[in-house]
Amino acid sequence: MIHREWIKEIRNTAPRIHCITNYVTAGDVANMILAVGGSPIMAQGIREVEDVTTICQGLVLNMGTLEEERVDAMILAGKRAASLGHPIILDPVGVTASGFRRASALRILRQVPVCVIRGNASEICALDQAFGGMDRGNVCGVDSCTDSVMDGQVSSALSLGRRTGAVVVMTGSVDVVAGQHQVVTVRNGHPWMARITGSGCMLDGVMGAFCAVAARYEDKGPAEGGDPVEDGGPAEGGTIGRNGGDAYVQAAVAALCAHGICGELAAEKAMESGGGTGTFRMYLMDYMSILTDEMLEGGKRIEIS
Ligand SMILES: Nc1ncnc2c1ncn2[C@@H]1O[C@H](COP(=O)(O)OP(=O)(O)OP(=O)(O)O)[C@@H](O)[C@H]1O
Ligand SMILES: Cc1ncsc1CCO
Repeated sequence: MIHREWIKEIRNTAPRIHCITNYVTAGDVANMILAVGGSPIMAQGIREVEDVTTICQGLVLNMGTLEEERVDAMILAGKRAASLGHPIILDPVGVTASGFRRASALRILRQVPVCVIRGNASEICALDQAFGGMDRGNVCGVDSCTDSVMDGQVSSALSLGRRTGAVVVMTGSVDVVAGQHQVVTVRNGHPWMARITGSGCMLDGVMGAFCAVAARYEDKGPAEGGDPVEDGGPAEGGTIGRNGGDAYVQAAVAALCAHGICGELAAEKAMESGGGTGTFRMYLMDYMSILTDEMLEGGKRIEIS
């Protein structure tokens, strides 16, 4: 499944990743992008996001601390990034928590051809329902609900993928990557990853670097995916090509394995030294900075269906 030397390619090319993200975890996200070998730039000002994204190779949109103007900035940056063939990752943080977030996520998805939607199980389910016109109302905060929610919700990931044409990455104790041609389960990771804030946001940034490498392999052309839906439908265009985003499926899986393996090693190391979640967070970044393709290949735990 992981056919490339992802880590070497990222470190050799140092893709610049433009992040419009939340103020809670922005520093950790930037450091994790640096740790994997990319080059982060955080910029959200409406007057500069198009310029900034133009000099980058990937765009990460994270809805963690959302305001009206930030949504406008995301759409401006997203349109420019798409016109340049850059991969775009959307994290619908907390769409379970407010109607504004759900409406904003739909607005973005209708105007920007997102390549990868990455959220925890509750967020993916809520977004799929909102996209289908069935709003469940406010059910949860920004964190994953329970592991059992995850298990039953693969169909929501597939459904959201059909509605939007994006590769859908649903995370939790087990991660699922739903592409047009395959579903991949990733079993790397450690429960402590859910006990620090921002492990999902950090994953978004890391995934941006993997997708920037993958963009060079994605067969550009008219997108296959995205069923029109009654009120709007997904945005047209973008960098998902004739192969339906298979390169982004592989990038997402590789990024999940990388993050998960670092989580496993970090937890072990933190526990050895009697540390807790603060020490864990530090080691998570440490391991990302020394991760090799050999560690990735040897540690990955994936199933393809
Ligand atoms: N119980 C768990 N066991 C193993 N790995 C986990 C567990 N919970 C989360 N993870 C891992 O943590 C990472 C983030 O997933 P999670 O679903 O917690 O994101 P999130 O809720 O969006 O995070 P945040 O909002 O804090 O940024 C993923 O790589 C996932 O595999
Ligand atoms: C805690 C929190 N609140 C808004 S964004 C964020 C970081 C995790 O997504």
